[in-house]
Amino acid sequence: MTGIELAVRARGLRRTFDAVVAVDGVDLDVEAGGIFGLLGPDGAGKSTLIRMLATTLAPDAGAAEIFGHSVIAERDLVTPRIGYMSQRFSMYPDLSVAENLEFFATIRGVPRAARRERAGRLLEAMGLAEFARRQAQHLSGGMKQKLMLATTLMHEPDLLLLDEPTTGVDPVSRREFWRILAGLHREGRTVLVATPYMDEAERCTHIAFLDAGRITRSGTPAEIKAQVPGTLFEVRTAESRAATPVLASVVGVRSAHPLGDVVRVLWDGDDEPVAALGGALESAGLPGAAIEAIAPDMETVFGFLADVGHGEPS
Ligand SMILES: Nc1ncnc2c1ncn2[C@@H]1O[C@H](COP(=O)(O)OP(=O)(O)OP(=O)(O)O)[C@@H](O)[C@H]1O
Repeated sequence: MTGIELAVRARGLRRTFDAVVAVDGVDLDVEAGGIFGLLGPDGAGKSTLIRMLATTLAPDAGAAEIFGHSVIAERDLVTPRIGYMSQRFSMYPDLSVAENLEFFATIRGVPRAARRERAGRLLEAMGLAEFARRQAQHLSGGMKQKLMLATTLMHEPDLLLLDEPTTGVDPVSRREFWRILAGLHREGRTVLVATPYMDEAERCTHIAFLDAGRITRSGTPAEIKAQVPGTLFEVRTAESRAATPVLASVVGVRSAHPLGDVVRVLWDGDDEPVAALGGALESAGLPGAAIEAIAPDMETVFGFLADVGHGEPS
């Protein structure tokens, strides 16, 4: 990895809570300047991992460095370079948007002269300028998340550690939030973002999938998609439930899942797939299906990868 600056380097990171192993020996390299997505279901260990990187939770074992500095031994060198946004709404509800920014900038040691200029610029960039005087408690869910992001940016950190910033936020605000993250990426900041939403993986330069405290897959979205063995087909039929077991039993089909009025099929057989799938459905009394190869989205990819088992973590 010579020549590539690492924003995060973790080795064997582990944390338990009584009998629960929340993070179970995680190795992680996050290149500086990327948007790294940490994907995984509820309880996978995303928050625990991020909290250890953010220096707010001590690991039981292993080591982590942020821009080459240990999160344990060199905490004072790490904290000025990171902006951590937790899952909880951690603003003062009865302070205004501008007052919250001022407050958090002060505790992060931002010089007075810089505070007003930065706050103005960030509020503008977040589309919050006209709400500067509104009490934080009266913001919408999406606006609260943007305010939290703005406060984490007041001390101009190089690495953002964002714990599910879009969970529970409406789709329009989610898109808006990702537009802002793309802007931060263009500015050269590194973003490590935890999310349960597979579609958000497409917007990342790199992703890692966390399951029961372990990273089971990692790479660029294209690399992860390339791990799916075979080609995906969408079979549109009037009776997708009845068609699913028929399709699953065709030689060459690795798995088949109904999704509304279609069945998604993973094919890696030797025969001509459209003829084989269509023929099987006709023989089962389900003629007239429309069958086409599809470009897989991340949600589908992870579904199929779960079926075919875990690969070697890279
Ligand atoms: N402070 C704690 N005390 C006890 N158990 C905890 C604590 N924090 C996390 N855990 C447990 O560790 C496991 C991982 O939790 P974690 O919050 O890191 O997962 P997550 O992927 O962030 O999921 P979520 O989105 O639900 O927060 C879970 O089983 C959780 O119950």
